[in-house]
Amino acid sequence: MNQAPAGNRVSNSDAQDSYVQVVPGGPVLGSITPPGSKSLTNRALICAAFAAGRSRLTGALRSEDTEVMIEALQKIGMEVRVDDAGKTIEVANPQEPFFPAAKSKPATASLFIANSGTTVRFLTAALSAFGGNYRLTGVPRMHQRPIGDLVQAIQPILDGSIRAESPGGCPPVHIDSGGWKPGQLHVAGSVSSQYLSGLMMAAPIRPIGAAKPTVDAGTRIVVDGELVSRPYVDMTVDVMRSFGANVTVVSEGLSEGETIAFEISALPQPSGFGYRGCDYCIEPDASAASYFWAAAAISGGRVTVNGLSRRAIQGDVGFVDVLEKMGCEVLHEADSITVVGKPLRGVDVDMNAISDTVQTLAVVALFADGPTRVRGVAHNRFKETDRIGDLACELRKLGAQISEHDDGLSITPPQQDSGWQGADLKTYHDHRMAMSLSLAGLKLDAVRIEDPSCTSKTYPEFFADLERLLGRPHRWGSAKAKASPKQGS
Ligand SMILES: O=C(O)C1=C[C@@H](OP(=O)(O)O)[C@@H](O)[C@H](O)C1
Ligand SMILES: C=C(OP(=O)(O)O)C(=O)O
Repeated sequence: MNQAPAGNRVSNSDAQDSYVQVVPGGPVLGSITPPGSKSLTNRALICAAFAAGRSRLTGALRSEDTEVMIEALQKIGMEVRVDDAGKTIEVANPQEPFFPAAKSKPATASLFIANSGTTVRFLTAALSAFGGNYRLTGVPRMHQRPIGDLVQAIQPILDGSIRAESPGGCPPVHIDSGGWKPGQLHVAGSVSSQYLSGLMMAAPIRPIGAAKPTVDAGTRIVVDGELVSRPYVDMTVDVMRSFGANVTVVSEGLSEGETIAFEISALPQPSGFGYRGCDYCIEPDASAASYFWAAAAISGGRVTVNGLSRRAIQGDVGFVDVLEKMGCEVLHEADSITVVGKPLRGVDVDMNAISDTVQTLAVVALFADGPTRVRGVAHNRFKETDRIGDLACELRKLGAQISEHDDGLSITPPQQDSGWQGADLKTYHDHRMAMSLSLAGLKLDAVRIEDPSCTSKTYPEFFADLERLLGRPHRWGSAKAKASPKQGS
């Protein structure tokens, strides 16, 4: 069996000299447990690192996005130990002495966060509250991903300075902080919910040298205007509460233009810390699960994803509701969700809350009867790549008719089998581009995915796991010649 390219770190070079091709076959039948959730792993790492006492995170994700978080926390002096199997992470804040001479000499660190949005946004907020001198840098695309709204939210309550160095308010981020001053924060949420999540998780952090967190008395964080990706904020509340913080959601009595607010205070802790270490069990990644549910939908198969249910903390389990609308049967069990593929119809769907599954849905929509319209995801243009424009560009290469809109796209499959085309599809260093587009190969010949190793951002073993589920090997290679286009089984 061919192996998926290994390695944790994706380079941001333009060298795309390898491809993978999923080979068409019959219905996909089987079950799978995806790796741990990226979003939960990186939240738990933040809360655990700034907690009193030790934490044990089980079922954690090991991939580039969590690796850069772990490395950054280690670099600022936290104890983060990964066990041999790699799925359990022990975290401790060494407390006494935290940093030698912490009171007089704050931490200084240069932190590389590759292209991990959660890491740069959560750490920017957390380190500004913690205090010290930091510079956070990433790959070139990260220096085009906005963080200005977060920087602006922090500035008024910062004892120090914070600055986004690239045009348009993008990283590198420079922080020179003596911690937060007490006060209310205002943040915009129309570009990314990660700014709000970062501020919320930062609020209970005890500044270096302080006896207690700034929020001991309570901090209010107000969202001005639209808030995208709302389920991720609910996830933040859930994880923070698991680590002992007190969070109240305020949706009434707000001023005009304010959408929602969060009141955060630290629970009484003998140590003066805002978080309490704990054993925390991480769910499998629901965004990763979307590829396997989609495989069932596209192939008319039946795939069970273990470890996720309707009650999951991750909003992306809602992807199965969209598949159900398209005609699939969805079976919800206590600890699994099964999708049974049926004839598919196009849908009109707002995916604001589950935007990481837009690319998956777009590929499913290729095989539906009638057009699909995806709405509400203007913020997808700011992710690993422009996930509207670049997605449209690659889907067109297969023969589908795609209209790009400000807030999403419309996908109209070819009317006849002769309308399909084989193609070499670009992935733009975007793991979700690689994982989703590869699924077109379940039905179409000659769909080759360039630079498949970019899945290591969140799912290094994706193609190996897909191979196991399909029960047949993919084709791997580095040849540039195109195979002849025709529809597969
Ligand atoms: O908070 C999180 O863990 C995430 C929030 C989402 O980002 P946006 O809020 O920018 O949509 C999502 O796309 C990302 O993969 C993870
Ligand atoms: C958008 C994503 O990641 P991030 O913003 O955390 O880099 C993603 O994983 O799809």
